[in-house]
Amino acid sequence: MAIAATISLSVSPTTRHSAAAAFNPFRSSSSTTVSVSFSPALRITSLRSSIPFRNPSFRVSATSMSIQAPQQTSSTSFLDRRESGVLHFVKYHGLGNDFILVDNRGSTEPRISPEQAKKLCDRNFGIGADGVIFALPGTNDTDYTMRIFNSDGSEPEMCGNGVRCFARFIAELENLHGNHSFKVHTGAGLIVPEIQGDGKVRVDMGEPILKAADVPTGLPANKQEAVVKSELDVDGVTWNVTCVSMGNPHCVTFGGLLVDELNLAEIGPKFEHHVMFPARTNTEFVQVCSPSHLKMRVWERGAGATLACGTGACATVVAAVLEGRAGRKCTVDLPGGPLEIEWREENNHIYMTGPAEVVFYGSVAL
Ligand SMILES: N[C@H](CCC[C@H](N)C(=O)O)C(=O)O
Repeated sequence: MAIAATISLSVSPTTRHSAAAAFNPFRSSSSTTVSVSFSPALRITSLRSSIPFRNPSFRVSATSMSIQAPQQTSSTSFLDRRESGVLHFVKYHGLGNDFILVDNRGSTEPRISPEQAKKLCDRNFGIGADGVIFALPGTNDTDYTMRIFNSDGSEPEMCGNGVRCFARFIAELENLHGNHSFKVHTGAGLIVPEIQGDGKVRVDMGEPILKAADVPTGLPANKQEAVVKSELDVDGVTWNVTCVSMGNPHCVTFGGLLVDELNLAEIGPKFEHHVMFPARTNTEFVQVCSPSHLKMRVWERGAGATLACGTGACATVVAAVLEGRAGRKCTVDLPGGPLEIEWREENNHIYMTGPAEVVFYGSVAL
């Protein structure tokens, strides 16, 4: 697979906007030629020069970058192109939970398969990401449909950090500025992200699902229909867990942890593949700092240890309230940064607010 030059812009904050604007192919009505000076071993003269990835040890180390303003060379913008066998994408991240975003508005089926997504997500032999997200046409009176493939190729129902990136991606595609909200059809039902004036995205994540069979979990309900602070034996160790679905399954445990000391790679898969979770599960390990401040690390179903999990942060606040450990409005600190979560009593909806940022624009031969 040959990947065209994809360049991560590490520009200083003062030049970030001008660099992004100058560099952003959406806005330029033409392809963008970027002259980038790298270490002597390599010089890329065009965004579109392909670099054979025969040698996976290939590395691009930018020593300095000068970005020229886009030159008028054609009438189509970067993502309008539809060369067969080439995928144009935008890499986004939400607190370091990163995704390849694909403009799929032209068809109702994803343009790439789960197997291709798995290869593209590989951080050594592909672009590198926690998942691939598709912007598809809306259905049932929604503006758009969002689908996502995890980095292992599995398809989850929903992604919280991903839907914030999705909203920013749509705004770029449609060249929208300022506040905008979208009705998005997902595997978790209707989700409504709203881009705010400061660029952050506030998302109505809908209602949590607590009925054990709908999470789904085989653990017996012990608080009305929900599983709250229930014992789970994991490899001979007993954990107390609360199970919540945000469209995708979550197993939340507080167990008096110092989360930074956990060996996620060792314990995470044992929860993910536990027999009590027939659809596997995401697992959140949580430390209570105060009734409005939680610290969480996550092992994600189909993606492993990620720097942040939006649905997981929502599930964590619901579990904290059900266990009497926190209030309905919390800051959830994740390794990648904080999310603001509110579980509103009046409508039972959960609201998540956080950032979503472009990392780079790229093209890949499929
Ligand atoms: N791996 C998750 C989907 C992505 C969730 C996470 N990245 C988020 O921000 O909500 C699952 O299989 O349910």
